[in-house]
Amino acid sequence: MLSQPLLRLVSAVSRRRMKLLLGIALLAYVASVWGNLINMSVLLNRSIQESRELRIESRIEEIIEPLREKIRDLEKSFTQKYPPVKFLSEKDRKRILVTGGAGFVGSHLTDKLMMDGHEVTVVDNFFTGRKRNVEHWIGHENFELINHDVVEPLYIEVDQIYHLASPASPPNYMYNPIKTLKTNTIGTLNMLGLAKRVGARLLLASTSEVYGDPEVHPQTEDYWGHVNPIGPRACYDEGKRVAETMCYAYMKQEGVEVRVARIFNTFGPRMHMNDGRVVSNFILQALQGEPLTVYGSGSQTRAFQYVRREETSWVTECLSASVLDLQEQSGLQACSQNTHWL
Ligand SMILES: O=c1ccn([C@@H]2O[C@H](COP(=O)(O)OP(=O)(O)O[C@H]3OC[C@@H](O)[C@H](O)[C@H]3O)[C@@H](O)[C@H]2O)c(=O)[nH]1
Repeated sequence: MLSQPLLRLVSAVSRRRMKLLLGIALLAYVASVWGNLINMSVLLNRSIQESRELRIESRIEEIIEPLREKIRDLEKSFTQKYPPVKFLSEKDRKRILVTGGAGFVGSHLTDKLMMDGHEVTVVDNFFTGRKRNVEHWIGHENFELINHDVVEPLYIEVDQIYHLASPASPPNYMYNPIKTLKTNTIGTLNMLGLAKRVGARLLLASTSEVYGDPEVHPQTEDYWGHVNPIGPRACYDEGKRVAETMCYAYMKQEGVEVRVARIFNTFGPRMHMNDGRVVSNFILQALQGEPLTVYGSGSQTRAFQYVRREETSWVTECLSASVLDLQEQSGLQACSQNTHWL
């Protein structure tokens, strides 16, 4: 039998323990509720973040999709941007250098060579040439454009050289006669040196001006010309004459394969508006409703060659007319062709 005081002590202790236990249970409950609350808030935060990320991602998708579409369109247009180019086998494909290839005549030749499937390197110092004339080839795997003056040597490997670099219109070549002389003499020497080193065939774009003020009409190739060596046009006339001489000297002495084309007065698309030659002058004056200016008596004659860009063959057409004919008629009479190409 437990005594009364012992019983009171026991019940007092168990009450305290009960309170303690209750306290602990309460604390545990609060802690678990708190933990759950934290967990829930973490989960809530995570899901809010995830849904925000999803919204951002779908927004990004919405923005990017039209851009992707545009890129696809651009890629399509890039693959279609070049004029059609033939496929040539390794054996038939030539590496061709065109000096003055960004000029009026050179750029049409470049078009022809590119469309035929060759690898073309255009060298131009952009004195009268323009990037715009060849920009439709920029980026093409067969095409390269080099800003270079032929008066400086050029070290490349090619199979053929078309040497057209020189101003051709009288106001342009008279603008700096010494530079015109250097281009046609040193420039041609450099190109012939290159042709010799790499074993390339070279075509010189010469001019009807090698005949000077001719006493024979029309001029045949065996006519030697009538040139004033100190006249206003001498820098060009004599420059081209010595360029021809150099070609044949390299052929005889070094075995370089050369061709010379004496091109007559050219006109056509890509000609400079302010070229200064008679056809562009007349067209410009006609478009502005101004009278056409005929120098001298107007009885002088010229053989005109139209250089065109279209079709598969690069063609020069030869037409003849007096300056007065040009002024008075819209049609030109046909004459004999005077050029020989590679
Ligand atoms: O506005 C003009 C321009 C020119 N002319 C005359 O028209 C004739 C042709 O003159 P251009 O200025 O067109 O040029 P040219 O024929 O003298 O030489 C040109 O053509 C031959 C090419 O080989 C040369 O590279 C180029 O210089 C000249 O008799 C000239 O006096 C005019 O009557 N009016």
